[in-house]
Amino acid sequence: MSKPVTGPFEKTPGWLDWYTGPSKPRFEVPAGAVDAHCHVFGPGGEYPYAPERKYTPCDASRQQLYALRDHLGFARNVVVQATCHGADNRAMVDALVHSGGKARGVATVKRSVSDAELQAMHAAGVRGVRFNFVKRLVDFTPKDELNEIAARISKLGWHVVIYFEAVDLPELWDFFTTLPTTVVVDHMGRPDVSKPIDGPEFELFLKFMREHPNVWSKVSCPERLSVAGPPALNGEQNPYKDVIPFARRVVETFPDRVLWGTDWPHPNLKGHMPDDGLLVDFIPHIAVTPELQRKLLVDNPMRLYWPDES
Ligand SMILES: O=C(O)c1cc(C(=O)O)oc(=O)c1
Repeated sequence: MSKPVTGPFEKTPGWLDWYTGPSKPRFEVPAGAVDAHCHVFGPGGEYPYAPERKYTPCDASRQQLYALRDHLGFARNVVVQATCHGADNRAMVDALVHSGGKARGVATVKRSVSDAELQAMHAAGVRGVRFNFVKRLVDFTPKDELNEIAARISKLGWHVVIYFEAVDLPELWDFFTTLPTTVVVDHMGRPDVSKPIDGPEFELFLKFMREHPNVWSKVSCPERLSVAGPPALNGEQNPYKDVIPFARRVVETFPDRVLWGTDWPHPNLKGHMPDDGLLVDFIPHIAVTPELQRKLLVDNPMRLYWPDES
């Protein structure tokens, strides 16, 4: 893969660039596997970062994303709008239209988006919108605006992706549980893995999924959630051990409603930048049978993003 570069923008101090030269995974993903959560950043010279952004990344282009896809053995991607681009979806849409049908997208929109713009995004491969409740990433969007957007995109058959921290689930519960679409949770709702897996916080998340069959979860980002490590670097085959029981519980309880993604290029990591090949090697620790792996990596994402082909 080519090296990360920065365009006309100055990166946030301490920014960690994505890892160049990822290892070849030892775990061979099943044929047709989908990386169902990844991003593109810019390039900033072509697709400027949004004025309201909370961080400025290094560039991460569609070419670099698709080179990683091929290297890791994946067949397709779901490109999720990154908050550094706000509601300007051009970089993400550009990635979709240059994917040869191998990428779908999740956009961020405002209530001012027109029906024609939604239709154009649909034609490009967008199948969802992202609602973000992580305070360090976005400013608050009023719930009535989000409800209006959800009602509009539901008519296109799209879903809503939600990103929030575990401690905020109680206060967001009523809003989430009345959304009219399939709802996909980013990164397992960010559990605090230093708390007990059978404690009230993670139990509430499991209840959220149990009581609402329209709720799905990405079992991604062990590198963000892990407190104990060790990091996925230098050939480490047993990284992020503290995340495994949480992700395994979700995969085994809801095998037909889980997705997995690299989260490349891993915005806002602080301690280390993982080797993406080793992140792929993490998968068999959380989906321990070939059947669970096939559901997680192929059947579920295909059903959600390419229903005509699944
Ligand atoms: O935790 C994060 O910082 C993060 C940020 C973004 C984004 O900026 O869109 O996306 C993610 O999936 C995770």
